[in-house]
Amino acid sequence: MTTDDGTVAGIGEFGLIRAVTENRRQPPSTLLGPGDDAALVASPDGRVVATTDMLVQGVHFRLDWSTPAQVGRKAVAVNLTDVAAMGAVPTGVLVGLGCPGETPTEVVTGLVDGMWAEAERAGAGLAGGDMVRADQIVVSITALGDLRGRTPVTRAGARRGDVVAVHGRLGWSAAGLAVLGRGFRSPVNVVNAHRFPEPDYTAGPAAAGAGATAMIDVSDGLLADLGHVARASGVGIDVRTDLLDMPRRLVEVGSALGADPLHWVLTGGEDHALAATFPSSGGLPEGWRRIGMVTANENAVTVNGEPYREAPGWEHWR
Ligand SMILES: Nc1ncnc2c1ncn2[C@@H]1O[C@H](COP(=O)(O)OP(=O)(O)O)[C@@H](O)[C@H]1O
Ligand SMILES: Cc1ncc(C[n+]2csc(CCOP(=O)(O)OP(=O)(O)O)c2C)c(N)n1
Ligand SMILES: [Mg+2]
Ligand SMILES: [Mg+2]
Ligand SMILES: [Mg+2]
Repeated sequence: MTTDDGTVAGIGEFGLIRAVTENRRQPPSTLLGPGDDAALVASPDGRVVATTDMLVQGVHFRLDWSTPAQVGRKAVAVNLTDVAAMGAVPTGVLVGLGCPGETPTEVVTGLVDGMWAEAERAGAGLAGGDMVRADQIVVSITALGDLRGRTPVTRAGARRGDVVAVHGRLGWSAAGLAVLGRGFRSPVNVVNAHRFPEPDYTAGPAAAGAGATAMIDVSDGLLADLGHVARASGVGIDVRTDLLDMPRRLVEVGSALGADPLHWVLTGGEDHALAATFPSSGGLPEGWRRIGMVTANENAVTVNGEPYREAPGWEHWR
């Protein structure tokens, strides 16, 4: 729903991205980007996968819900899954940090400890950064990766007949957010899923090696992010709910809160699972589960063959 009233909220997050990216001529060194999970940039030394995502206090995290170290872990994880979603291996992380002067120093050192912990989990490190004064805590991460000579897996390669599959959890972070939003702090495994995802950074490169035709990380919501793949590839995607994992824990939390756990699985962001399409002729790599099919139903994402009636995921300013 676009109501172009001259404001950012009027055109929305994706209208705004279009407004700032269309009709820009990229130099030859921009091999890929913008428009995918990460860019691919050439240099005489080789190619670098590069991506950036910000976390803003009050929008992406609250320090009464998460520790600084948990926020730091999440900030790096959300970026490294964009690297993995191209089929690349993380190589380095740069950290931009803004905060008010009265911020306790240990909040900042806690954030950075969490960032280091997550970067190291992926085999990378914090190679640099920047610190500035700001009215609230803002974390801006740039992550770099290496394709090991492979072709990047973009959002644009899905073909009719491909299998749609995911790796990692769906719906848990949204359930945790709902729990925290109601003032609860348990079940702790659900709440922790919101505080920080624990992605397996080898799943993206493994999918690339197995011939994935398109890939994306699920940051905004499964249906919203599959929508990006469908539009970029000019195909349709049908998700089958009987193929989706519906953990007992999410069903329990859903009934306790009077919420629909399937809605969390279909539209909840921030789990940073990977979603990919694979040729139907081959098998799926380890840990990947089939959830649907690529169809000829151009640009449309459907659930059991029907349009989904609610918002497919998170959109800033909406
Ligand atoms: N200010 C910007 N300038 C150029 N490209 C942008 C800007 N903001 C977002 N993009 C690009 O738009 C695409 C979609 O962004 P986003 O939805 O945030 O991706 P992701 O969910 O993978 O982080 C990405 O390719 C990103 O690089
Ligand atoms: C305090 C708080 N309120 C709401 C949310 C929910 N939320 C914030 S951003 C987001 C989606 C992903 O964020 P975005 O900045 O769009 O990441 P990207 O798609 O660029 O990777 C969600 C579900 C949250 N994490 N914390
Ligand atoms: Mg992404
Ligand atoms: Mg982003
Ligand atoms: Mg992202």
